[in-house]
Amino acid sequence: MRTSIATVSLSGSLTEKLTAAARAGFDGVEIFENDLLASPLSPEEIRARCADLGLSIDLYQPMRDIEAVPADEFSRNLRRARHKFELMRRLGADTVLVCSSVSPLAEDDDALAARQLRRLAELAADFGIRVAYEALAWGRHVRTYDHAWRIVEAAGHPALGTCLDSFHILARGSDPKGIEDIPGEKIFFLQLADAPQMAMDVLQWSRHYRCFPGQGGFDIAGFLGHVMRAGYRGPLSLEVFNDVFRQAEAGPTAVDAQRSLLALQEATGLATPPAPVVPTGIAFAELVTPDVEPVSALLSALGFGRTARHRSKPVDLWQQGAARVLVNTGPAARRAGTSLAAVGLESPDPAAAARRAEALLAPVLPRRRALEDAPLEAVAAPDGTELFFCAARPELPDWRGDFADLEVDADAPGRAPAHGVTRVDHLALTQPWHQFDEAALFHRSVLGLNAQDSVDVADPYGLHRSRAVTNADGSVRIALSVGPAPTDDGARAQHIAFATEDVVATARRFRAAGGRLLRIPANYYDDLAARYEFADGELETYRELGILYDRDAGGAFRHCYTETVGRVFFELVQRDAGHRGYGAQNAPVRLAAQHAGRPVR
Ligand SMILES: O=C(O)c1ccc(O)c(O)c1
Ligand SMILES: [Mg+2]
Repeated sequence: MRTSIATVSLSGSLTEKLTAAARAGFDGVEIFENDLLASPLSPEEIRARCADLGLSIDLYQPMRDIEAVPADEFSRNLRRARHKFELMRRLGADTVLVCSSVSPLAEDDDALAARQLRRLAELAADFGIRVAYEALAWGRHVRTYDHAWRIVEAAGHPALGTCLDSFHILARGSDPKGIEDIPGEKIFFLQLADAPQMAMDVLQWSRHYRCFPGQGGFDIAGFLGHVMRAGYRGPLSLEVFNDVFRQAEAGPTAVDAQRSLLALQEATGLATPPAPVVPTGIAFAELVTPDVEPVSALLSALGFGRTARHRSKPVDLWQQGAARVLVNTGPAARRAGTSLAAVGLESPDPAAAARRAEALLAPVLPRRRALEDAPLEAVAAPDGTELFFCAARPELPDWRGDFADLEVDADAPGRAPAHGVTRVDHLALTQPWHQFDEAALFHRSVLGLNAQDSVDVADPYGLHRSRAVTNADGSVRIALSVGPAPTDDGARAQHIAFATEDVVATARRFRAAGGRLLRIPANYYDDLAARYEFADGELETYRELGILYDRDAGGAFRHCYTETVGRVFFELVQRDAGHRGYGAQNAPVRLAAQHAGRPVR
C-alpha cells in the first residue's frame, strides 16, 4: 500500500523533513500547518519540491474548532476555511483534516455539527477538496470515532468523510471492530500511531509519547485489519508526536518509520517480505581495541585461550567452551577505542537472513574480505554494531575457516571450559539516547527476535531503560538499554555476559588468575539476607566475591562483573534454566559500584 508520514513526526525544517521522508521510501506526506508557516518556501515551491522528490501531498492539517458553534463564529470559520482551501489549491493538496472541536464555544449538538460540516464540505467541493473529520480523544463533545462517523453520515455530503487515527481510538479503549461498519469510501484518511501503555492525561500522552507501530503497546495490526475489512484503500500514514523523534536526526527516524510500516503490513498480510530467519546462537562477539594488553589479561583470567588467528587481518580468536571472542586490533580499533563492534549470529540461512534484513531497510555492509575469506553477510544495527550472519550448518562456508589454529598446549586454557565458561549468556548494548525504540523494533523485525517488557533501572546519575530481545530457546539474548543523559553518549557501556554452571567456582578461578571483580557494598548483602533464605555460608561466599543474586518464578540468577576496559566489561552468569531476567533488580547497585570505581564523566 502507499505509505505516508506527517511532517510533525520528523525533526528539522520542512525541506529536511521532505527529503528524509522521500529517501526512506515514503510515497507521500501530511503537511502540518506549522511546518508550512515556518517555511521560507512558497506553497508553489513546496509543491514543486514534493513533486521533485516523488512525494504526493496526501493531507493538509489540522483545521481546528470549526463545528457546532454559534452562527457568527461559524461564518468566521468559513472565512478561515476559504483561505486555507485557496492555500491548498496552490499546494496541490486535496484532503484537509478537521479535528473535532475543543473550543468552549462548541455546543453539544450533533445536528448543528452535521449542518455546519455539510456547509464546510460544500465550500470544499468548490475547490475540489475533501474534508476528513477526526475525533480527537480530548475533543469537547466528540471524542470517539463512532460519534464522528454518525455526524459525517448525518451531514451526508460526498466531500465529507472521516479520518481514523489509531491513537485516539485505542488510547480511549474504544472497540475498533465497529470500524467495519463504516463504508470504506467514507474513510477519507487513516493515521497510524502506537504508544506505550501509560496511565496519564490523554492529550499529554498523545503529544509527547506517540511512537511508530510496533514500538508501543497498542494492537495496531489488529486495528489495521478492521480498517482494511471496512474497505479503506487510501495510504497508511504515520502521525507521531514524540519528544525524542523531534530531536533526533530526521533521516534515521524516517527509515525507522518506514520499517515499522513494512513490519505492520507483513503482520496484516498486506506485504510479504522475505520471511525472518531467526538466529540460532551467538557465533562470536568481536571486540575492537587499541589497547590489547588489558583485554588479553581479562580474557586469560576468565579462562579463555587464544586459539586461532585470522589469516589476513589483525584479529585473534579467544575461546572457552562455545564462547568465542574476536579481538581486533586493526584500524577500526584506533577509531573506536575498546568496544564491542560486531556480533556473529549463527543463522540457518545467512543469505536469506541478509535478504530479510535488506527488505527491512537494514544497511547492508560491504563485505570486507580478503580473497580467501568466507563471504560473510553483514548488516548494521541502529547503534552501528555490525551483525554478521554466520552459517550454522557445517556444509556452508564458515567464518571459522578464515582463522588458522594456534598451538595451544594441552593444559592451557582454550576450547575446553577451563574456568567453567560454556557460552555467551547475553550481550548488553547501550543505545544512543534517541534510538532505543528503533533498536527494539529493528531487532524484532529484522532478526525475528522477541522483545521482553522494558524495565527502568536507577543509576546514581539518572535513569536507564532496558529491554531484552531473545530467540525462543534463549540461545540469543541481547539486552538493549538507554542511558540517562541525552548528550552523554560518548561512554555507552557494553558488556558480554558469559554463562557458567558454577559462578562461584568460575569467579574464584578468575581471581586466582589475577582478575578483579567489581566490589559490591555490604548493604546489598544485608538486604539479600532479608529477602531470601540461603544455605549456610552461601551468602558469605557471594559477599566475599561480589556475586549478585536475583530470583523469579523460573529460578535463580547469580552474576558478577569484571572491571571495565574502554567501553567494555564482562559478566559471569549462572542462570537457572527457567530464569528469564538479566539482574535488573541488581543493576542500580552494579551501576553505582561502577561509577564509584572510576571518575564520573
Ligand atoms: O494533538 C493535536 O492537536 C492533533 C492534531 C491533529 C491530529 O490529527 C491529531 O491526531 C492530533
Ligand atoms: Mg490524527
